[in-house]
Amino acid sequence: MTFDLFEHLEPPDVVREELAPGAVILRHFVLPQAKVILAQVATVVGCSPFRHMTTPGGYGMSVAMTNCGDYGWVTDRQGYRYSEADPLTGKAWPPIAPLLYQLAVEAAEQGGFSDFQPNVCLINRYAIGAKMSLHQDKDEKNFNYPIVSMSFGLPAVFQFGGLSRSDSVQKCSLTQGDVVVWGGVSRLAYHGILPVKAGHHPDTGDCRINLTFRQIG
Ligand SMILES: O=C(O)CCC(=O)C(=O)O
Ligand SMILES: [Fe+2]
Repeated sequence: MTFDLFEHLEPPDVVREELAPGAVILRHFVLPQAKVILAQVATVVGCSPFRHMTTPGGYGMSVAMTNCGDYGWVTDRQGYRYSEADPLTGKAWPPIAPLLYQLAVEAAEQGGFSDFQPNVCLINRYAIGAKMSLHQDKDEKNFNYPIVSMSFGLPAVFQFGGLSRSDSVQKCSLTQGDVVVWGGVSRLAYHGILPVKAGHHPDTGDCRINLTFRQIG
């Protein structure tokens, strides 16, 4: 049987794990499309390569990043922001492929958020040892829209906490095809990724790839 790439998996193939009000893990949601999505990431990277950005404080990030969409998330000594042009190429970011867009919209719907029209897809590449410290996604103008996050390649431990940095965190392993959706009262929840452990994945080699979709305004 051939799988229609534009169809999403339904339960029991997708397993829902409620993290908090407004926050859910949809296990395996994009597993059937993983290889195609990774090929689409490679196309984006051909136009807008992965790069290690610098935080406003002057630190190099361990995660390499690029974007597709109308805007891309960037950071440098001037601060965190969304930019219409890729500062590396001076050109617009590549577009979000229709398949990615539709899967992000459907994941948001499954998470309880309709009318999500993402215009940013931040692509994160974690080499072994790379991490993302606890943070809130708060550079968007409108917090009514959720964050939709897709994971591929090496597994990683996702930390999901509360609205204060000091709140306790849940730790969940994310593997290829898992999608996390958070919004509503959880939209500004602290979250992060622990250092990625050494390993090999047949589709990504020695790294983890994460895509986060946002609607910034
Ligand atoms: O890599 C992940 O799963 C999370 C990424 C993230 O939190 C972000 O890009 O803001
Ligand atoms: Fe984040």
